[in-house]
Amino acid sequence: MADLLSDEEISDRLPAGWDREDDEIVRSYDFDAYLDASGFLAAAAGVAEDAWHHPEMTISWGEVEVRLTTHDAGGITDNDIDMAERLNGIYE
Ligand SMILES: C[C@H](O)[C@H](O)[C@H]1CNC2=NC(N)=NC(=O)C2=N1
Repeated sequence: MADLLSDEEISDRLPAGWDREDDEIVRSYDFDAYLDASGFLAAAAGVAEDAWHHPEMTISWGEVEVRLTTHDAGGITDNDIDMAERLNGIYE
């Protein structure tokens, strides 16, 4: 199981656009159309399933909010940072 990251490690390693909120990291991805947002959501779900690390995702008009934490560890781990970087990679 992945180890919890320290506060310093988290702040040093937060990927672009992501913020820390307690035991989660969070980012909102913006889109011009609802179906663009839903397409990102579907792609993100596939990335999550491949990695076996599943974010909480909320879709609304023109936006997908993604929240990541490692439930098994009770906080933020490398798995969350890695997933955030992967999601940034599919956001064009
Ligand atoms: C058994 C355990 O729930 C699984 O190994 C995976 C599934 N996806 C997961 N996703 C997230 N965000 N945290 C986890 O701890 C986690 N665990």
